[in-house]
Amino acid sequence: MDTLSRLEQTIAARRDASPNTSYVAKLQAAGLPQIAQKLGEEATETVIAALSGSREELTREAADLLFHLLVLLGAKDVTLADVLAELDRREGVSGLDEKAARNPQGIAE
Ligand SMILES: N=c1c2ncn([C@@H]3O[C@H](COP(=O)(O)OP(=O)(O)OP(=O)(O)O)[C@@H](O)[C@H]3O)c2ncn1[C@@H]1O[C@H](COP(=O)(O)O)[C@@H](O)[C@H]1O
Repeated sequence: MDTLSRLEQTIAARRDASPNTSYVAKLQAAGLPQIAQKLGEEATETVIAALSGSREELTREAADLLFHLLVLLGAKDVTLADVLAELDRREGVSGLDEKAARNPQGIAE
């Protein structure tokens, strides 16, 4: 099993643990808005690391971001397999072509 799949299982197993002994359980107990806010913070920290941090800092922030994304997805009952299936569905479709099909007149969004 790959790392993200193992992490998804670990998060699912920890969700109902005690918030005193589990960070995942602490986030879950805090509720969806708090989980979403944390994900937003981690996204911002990743952007800052990309723009002004070292390669190592970006790697750490990206790991935090992926971890918190999995916590959020789990809290919403969306699985990693769901997300990967969506990416598979998009495979080979250029983002530019997809956008043009959505907006054939090229109207600025
Ligand atoms: N991969 C992670 C992981 N990555 C990051 N984090 C935590 O995410 C938090 C990141 O928040 P910040 O960087 O903002 O640090 P902070 O200021 O301490 O956080 P806050 O107090 O603001 O919430 C830190 O507490 C990190 O330790 C993680 N916590 C847990 N995991 C995985 O989840 C598993 C279960 O963890 P528990 O639920 O704690 O048992 C672990 O075995 C790991 O595999």
